[in-house]
Amino acid sequence: MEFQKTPGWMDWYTGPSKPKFKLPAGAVDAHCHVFGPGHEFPYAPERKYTPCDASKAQLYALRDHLGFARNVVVQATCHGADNRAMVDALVSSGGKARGVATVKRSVTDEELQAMHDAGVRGVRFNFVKRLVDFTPKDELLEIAKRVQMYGWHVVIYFEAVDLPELWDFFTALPTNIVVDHMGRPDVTKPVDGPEFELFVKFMREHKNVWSKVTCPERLSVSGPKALNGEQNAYQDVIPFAKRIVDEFPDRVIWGTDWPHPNLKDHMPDDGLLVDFIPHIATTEEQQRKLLVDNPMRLYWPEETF
Ligand SMILES: O=C(O)c1cc(C(=O)O)oc(=O)c1
Repeated sequence: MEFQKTPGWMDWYTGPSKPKFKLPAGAVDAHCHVFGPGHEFPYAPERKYTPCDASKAQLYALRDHLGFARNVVVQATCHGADNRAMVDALVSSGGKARGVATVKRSVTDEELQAMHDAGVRGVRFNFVKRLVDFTPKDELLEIAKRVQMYGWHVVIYFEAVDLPELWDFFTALPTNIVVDHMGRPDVTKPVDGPEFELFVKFMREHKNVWSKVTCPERLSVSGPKALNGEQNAYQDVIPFAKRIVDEFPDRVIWGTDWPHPNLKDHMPDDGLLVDFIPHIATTEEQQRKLLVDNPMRLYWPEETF
Protein backbone atom coordinates (compact mmCIF):
# COMPACT_ATOMS: atom_id res chain seq x y z
CA MET A 1 0.00 0.00 0.00
CA GLU A 2 1.28 3.48 -0.92
CA PHE A 3 0.74 6.29 1.56
CA GLN A 4 0.83 10.02 0.84
CA LYS A 5 2.33 12.03 3.67
CA THR A 6 0.19 14.76 5.21
CA PRO A 7 0.91 18.02 3.31
CA GLY A 8 3.72 19.97 4.98
CA TRP A 9 4.95 16.89 6.86
CA MET A 10 8.47 17.36 8.29
CA ASP A 11 10.71 14.29 8.03
CA TRP A 12 13.11 13.39 10.83
CA TYR A 13 16.59 14.91 10.74
CA THR A 14 19.20 12.89 8.91
CA GLY A 15 22.83 12.92 10.02
CA PRO A 16 22.35 14.10 13.62
CA SER A 17 25.45 15.35 15.43
CA LYS A 18 27.23 13.37 18.13
CA PRO A 19 26.07 14.73 21.49
CA LYS A 20 28.65 16.64 23.51
CA PHE A 21 26.88 15.45 26.65
CA LYS A 22 28.03 11.93 27.44
CA LEU A 23 25.03 9.83 28.43
CA PRO A 24 25.50 7.64 31.53
CA ALA A 25 26.02 3.93 30.89
CA GLY A 26 22.70 2.16 30.40
CA ALA A 27 20.73 5.29 29.40
CA VAL A 28 17.19 4.72 28.13
CA ASP A 29 15.49 6.74 25.39
CA ALA A 30 12.12 6.37 27.09
CA HIS A 31 9.89 8.04 24.50
CA CYS A 32 10.25 7.34 20.81
CA HIS A 33 8.15 5.86 18.04
CA VAL A 34 8.30 3.78 14.88
CA PHE A 35 6.19 4.67 11.83
CA GLY A 36 5.47 1.73 9.57
CA PRO A 37 7.10 1.30 7.19
CA GLY A 38 3.67 1.72 5.65
CA HIS A 39 4.04 -1.06 3.08
CA GLU A 40 4.73 -3.54 5.89
CA PHE A 41 2.66 -2.08 8.73
CA PRO A 42 -0.09 0.06 7.18
CA TYR A 43 -1.17 3.25 8.92
CA ALA A 44 -4.57 3.05 10.64
CA PRO A 45 -7.66 4.13 8.71
CA GLU A 46 -8.75 6.36 11.62
CA ARG A 47 -5.40 8.23 11.78
CA LYS A 48 -5.27 12.03 11.91
CA TYR A 49 -1.95 12.31 10.03
CA THR A 50 0.13 10.25 7.63
CA PRO A 51 3.82 10.41 8.52
CA CYS A 52 7.01 9.57 6.69
CA ASP A 53 8.22 6.04 7.40
CA ALA A 54 10.56 5.65 10.39
CA SER A 55 11.64 2.05 10.83
CA LYS A 56 12.94 0.08 13.79
CA ALA A 57 16.35 -0.21 12.05
CA GLN A 58 16.52 3.58 11.75
CA LEU A 59 15.45 3.98 15.38
CA TYR A 60 18.09 1.55 16.63
CA ALA A 61 20.78 3.17 14.48
CA LEU A 62 19.91 6.48 16.17
CA ARG A 63 20.06 4.79 19.59
CA ASP A 64 23.59 3.59 18.91
CA HIS A 65 24.70 6.89 17.38
CA LEU A 66 23.49 8.95 20.35
CA GLY A 67 24.82 6.50 22.94
CA PHE A 68 21.61 5.12 24.41
CA ALA A 69 21.47 1.49 25.58
CA ARG A 70 17.72 0.95 25.36
CA ASN A 71 14.45 2.34 24.01
CA VAL A 72 10.85 2.59 25.09
CA VAL A 73 8.77 2.55 21.91
CA VAL A 74 5.44 4.30 22.38
CA GLN A 75 2.55 3.45 20.09
CA ALA A 76 2.00 6.40 17.75
CA THR A 77 -1.55 7.50 17.02
CA CYS A 78 -1.08 7.05 13.25
CA HIS A 79 -1.16 3.29 13.95
CA GLY A 80 -4.34 3.48 16.06
CA ALA A 81 -4.76 0.34 18.17
CA ASP A 82 -2.84 -1.81 15.68
CA ASN A 83 0.32 -2.40 17.67
CA ARG A 84 2.13 -4.63 15.15
CA ALA A 85 4.85 -2.17 14.09
CA MET A 86 5.68 -1.32 17.72
CA VAL A 87 5.62 -4.96 18.85
CA ASP A 88 7.77 -5.98 15.87
CA ALA A 89 10.31 -3.34 16.94
CA LEU A 90 10.35 -4.77 20.48
CA VAL A 91 10.81 -8.38 19.47
CA SER A 92 13.67 -7.52 17.11
CA SER A 93 15.52 -5.44 19.70
CA GLY A 94 17.21 -8.32 21.51
CA GLY A 95 15.63 -7.27 24.80
CA LYS A 96 16.81 -3.66 24.44
CA ALA A 97 13.35 -2.20 23.88
CA ARG A 98 10.11 -2.21 25.79
CA GLY A 99 6.86 -0.65 24.70
CA VAL A 100 3.64 1.18 25.39
CA ALA A 101 0.56 0.05 23.45
CA THR A 102 -2.81 1.49 22.56
CA VAL A 103 -5.67 -0.95 23.07
CA LYS A 104 -9.42 -1.00 22.76
CA ARG A 105 -11.84 -2.43 25.26
CA SER A 106 -12.25 -5.45 22.93
CA VAL A 107 -8.61 -6.53 23.44
CA THR A 108 -8.45 -10.13 24.67
CA ASP A 109 -6.44 -11.49 27.59
CA GLU A 110 -4.43 -13.56 25.10
CA GLU A 111 -3.54 -10.42 23.17
CA LEU A 112 -2.51 -8.61 26.34
CA GLN A 113 -0.39 -11.58 27.42
CA ALA A 114 1.28 -11.76 23.99
CA MET A 115 2.09 -8.06 24.17
CA HIS A 116 3.45 -8.50 27.68
CA ASP A 117 5.68 -11.34 26.47
CA ALA A 118 6.92 -9.07 23.65
CA GLY A 119 7.88 -6.38 26.17
CA VAL A 120 4.87 -4.07 26.44
CA ARG A 121 4.63 -2.51 29.90
CA GLY A 122 1.99 0.19 29.51
CA VAL A 123 -1.01 1.52 27.63
CA ARG A 124 -1.42 5.03 26.32
CA PHE A 125 -4.54 7.14 26.77
CA ASN A 126 -4.58 10.18 24.51
CA PHE A 127 -6.66 13.28 25.15
CA VAL A 128 -5.10 15.57 22.53
CA LYS A 129 -8.03 16.30 20.26
CA ARG A 130 -6.02 16.84 17.07
CA LEU A 131 -4.60 13.30 17.40
CA VAL A 132 -7.49 11.01 18.35
CA ASP A 133 -11.25 10.66 18.59
CA PHE A 134 -12.84 10.62 22.02
CA THR A 135 -12.98 7.35 24.00
CA PRO A 136 -15.44 7.19 26.93
CA LYS A 137 -13.76 7.29 30.32
CA ASP A 138 -15.50 4.15 31.61
CA GLU A 139 -13.86 2.22 28.76
CA LEU A 140 -10.47 3.62 29.65
CA LEU A 141 -10.93 2.83 33.33
CA GLU A 142 -11.87 -0.72 32.45
CA ILE A 143 -8.70 -1.05 30.34
CA ALA A 144 -6.59 0.42 33.16
CA LYS A 145 -7.96 -2.13 35.61
CA ARG A 146 -7.20 -4.98 33.23
CA VAL A 147 -3.62 -3.94 32.49
CA GLN A 148 -2.98 -3.38 36.19
CA MET A 149 -3.00 -7.18 36.50
CA TYR A 150 0.09 -7.31 34.28
CA GLY A 151 1.85 -4.65 36.34
CA TRP A 152 1.57 -2.16 33.47
CA HIS A 153 1.16 1.59 33.84
CA VAL A 154 -0.92 4.15 31.96
CA VAL A 155 0.70 6.85 29.84
CA ILE A 156 -1.46 9.95 29.45
CA TYR A 157 -1.12 12.66 26.82
CA PHE A 158 -3.09 15.87 27.31
CA GLU A 159 -2.82 19.66 27.01
CA ALA A 160 -2.30 21.74 30.17
CA VAL A 161 -5.61 23.59 29.77
CA ASP A 162 -7.47 20.27 29.97
CA LEU A 163 -5.96 19.08 33.26
CA PRO A 164 -8.69 20.55 35.53
CA GLU A 165 -11.38 18.67 33.63
CA LEU A 166 -9.39 15.42 33.50
CA TRP A 167 -8.20 15.59 37.11
CA ASP A 168 -10.86 13.33 38.66
CA PHE A 169 -10.39 10.68 36.00
CA PHE A 170 -6.61 10.69 36.25
CA THR A 171 -6.58 10.55 40.04
CA ALA A 172 -8.96 7.56 39.97
CA LEU A 173 -6.60 5.44 37.83
CA PRO A 174 -5.32 2.44 39.78
CA THR A 175 -1.88 2.14 38.14
CA ASN A 176 1.25 4.23 37.93
CA ILE A 177 0.64 7.13 35.56
CA VAL A 178 3.28 8.57 33.24
CA VAL A 179 2.54 11.98 31.74
CA ASP A 180 3.76 12.70 28.22
CA HIS A 181 5.72 15.91 27.70
CA MET A 182 4.98 17.44 31.15
CA GLY A 183 1.31 17.78 30.25
CA ARG A 184 2.22 20.26 27.52
CA PRO A 185 2.60 23.48 29.52
CA ASP A 186 2.19 26.82 27.78
CA VAL A 187 5.74 28.05 28.42
CA THR A 188 4.82 31.66 27.75
CA LYS A 189 2.98 31.56 31.08
CA PRO A 190 4.92 31.83 34.37
CA VAL A 191 6.53 28.65 35.68
CA ASP A 192 4.97 29.45 39.08
CA GLY A 193 1.61 30.53 37.61
CA PRO A 194 -1.67 28.70 38.25
CA GLU A 195 -1.51 26.43 35.20
CA PHE A 196 1.86 24.83 35.90
CA GLU A 197 1.24 24.90 39.66
CA LEU A 198 -1.71 22.60 39.05
CA PHE A 199 0.55 20.13 37.27
CA VAL A 200 3.08 20.28 40.12
CA LYS A 201 0.24 19.72 42.59
CA PHE A 202 -0.88 16.73 40.52
CA MET A 203 2.56 15.15 40.94
CA ARG A 204 3.02 16.28 44.55
CA GLU A 205 -0.29 14.90 45.79
CA HIS A 206 -0.19 11.69 43.76
CA LYS A 207 2.98 9.68 44.22
CA ASN A 208 1.98 7.30 41.41
CA VAL A 209 2.33 10.12 38.84
CA TRP A 210 5.54 10.35 36.81
CA SER A 211 6.46 12.80 34.05
CA LYS A 212 8.43 12.71 30.84
CA VAL A 213 10.45 15.92 30.75
CA THR A 214 10.46 15.73 26.99
CA CYS A 215 9.71 17.67 23.85
CA PRO A 216 11.30 21.08 24.37
CA GLU A 217 11.24 21.36 20.57
CA ARG A 218 7.42 21.13 20.67
CA LEU A 219 6.85 23.39 23.65
CA SER A 220 9.38 26.15 22.98
CA VAL A 221 8.27 29.50 21.63
CA SER A 222 11.54 31.42 22.06
CA GLY A 223 14.01 28.81 20.81
CA PRO A 224 16.82 28.88 19.89
CA LYS A 225 16.33 25.70 17.87
CA ALA A 226 18.48 22.61 18.35
CA LEU A 227 20.19 23.08 14.99
CA ASN A 228 23.61 24.19 13.73
CA GLY A 229 25.53 23.23 16.85
CA GLU A 230 23.31 25.22 19.23
CA GLN A 231 24.26 24.29 22.81
CA ASN A 232 21.67 26.46 24.57
CA ALA A 233 18.48 25.45 22.83
CA TYR A 234 14.90 26.02 23.98
CA GLN A 235 15.67 28.40 26.85
CA ASP A 236 12.01 28.99 27.70
CA VAL A 237 11.35 25.29 28.42
CA ILE A 238 14.26 24.88 30.85
CA PRO A 239 12.59 26.38 33.98
CA PHE A 240 9.57 24.08 33.56
CA ALA A 241 11.51 20.85 33.04
CA LYS A 242 14.12 21.75 35.65
CA ARG A 243 11.44 22.44 38.24
CA ILE A 244 9.97 18.97 37.72
CA VAL A 245 13.37 17.25 37.82
CA ASP A 246 14.39 19.16 40.96
CA GLU A 247 11.17 18.43 42.84
CA PHE A 248 10.52 14.87 41.64
CA PRO A 249 13.94 13.41 40.77
CA ASP A 250 12.71 9.84 41.23
CA ARG A 251 9.65 10.15 38.99
CA VAL A 252 11.00 11.67 35.77
CA ILE A 253 12.13 10.04 32.53
CA TRP A 254 13.47 11.41 29.25
CA GLY A 255 13.21 10.54 25.58
CA THR A 256 13.99 11.95 22.17
CA ASP A 257 10.43 11.70 20.77
CA TRP A 258 12.08 10.63 17.50
CA PRO A 259 10.79 10.78 14.73
CA HIS A 260 8.99 13.84 16.11
CA PRO A 261 5.48 13.63 14.63
CA ASN A 262 3.65 16.77 13.57
CA LEU A 263 6.36 19.36 14.06
CA LYS A 264 5.54 22.45 12.04
CA ASP A 265 8.42 24.83 12.65
CA HIS A 266 11.67 22.87 12.45
CA MET A 267 13.04 19.36 12.89
CA PRO A 268 15.65 19.23 15.67
CA ASP A 269 19.09 17.64 15.39
CA ASP A 270 18.66 14.75 17.87
CA GLY A 271 22.30 15.01 18.98
CA LEU A 272 21.63 18.58 20.12
CA LEU A 273 18.43 17.46 21.86
CA VAL A 274 20.59 15.17 24.00
CA ASP A 275 22.73 18.22 24.79
CA PHE A 276 19.60 19.81 26.28
CA ILE A 277 19.55 17.22 29.10
CA PRO A 278 22.25 18.73 31.38
CA HIS A 279 20.33 22.03 31.36
CA ILE A 280 17.34 20.38 33.07
CA ALA A 281 19.10 17.66 35.10
CA THR A 282 22.10 19.50 36.37
CA THR A 283 23.82 17.01 38.67
CA GLU A 284 25.23 13.60 37.85
CA GLU A 285 22.84 12.04 40.32
CA GLN A 286 19.80 13.66 38.67
CA GLN A 287 21.06 12.57 35.26
CA ARG A 288 21.53 8.98 36.37
CA LYS A 289 18.04 8.86 37.87
CA LEU A 290 16.41 10.50 34.83
CA LEU A 291 18.16 8.41 32.21
CA VAL A 292 18.87 5.07 33.91
CA ASP A 293 17.40 4.32 37.34
CA ASN A 294 13.87 5.66 36.80
CA PRO A 295 13.15 4.19 33.34
CA MET A 296 14.67 0.89 34.47
CA ARG A 297 12.29 0.81 37.46
CA LEU A 298 9.30 1.34 35.18
CA TYR A 299 10.24 -0.81 32.21
CA TRP A 300 12.81 -3.39 33.38
CA PRO A 301 11.91 -3.75 37.08
CA GLU A 302 13.19 -7.33 37.12
CA GLU A 303 16.71 -5.96 36.54
CA THR A 304 16.57 -3.51 39.44
CA PHE A 305 16.46 -4.13 43.13
O1 LIG B 1 2.28 16.13 19.69
C1 LIG B 1 2.17 15.24 18.82
O2 LIG B 1 1.76 15.46 17.67
C2 LIG B 1 2.53 13.85 19.18
C3 LIG B 1 1.92 12.81 18.48
C4 LIG B 1 2.14 11.53 18.89
C5 LIG B 1 1.45 10.41 18.27
O3 LIG B 1 0.85 10.61 17.20
O4 LIG B 1 1.46 9.33 18.86
O5 LIG B 1 2.99 11.24 19.91
C6 LIG B 1 3.64 12.24 20.58
O6 LIG B 1 4.39 11.91 21.51
C7 LIG B 1 3.40 13.58 20.21
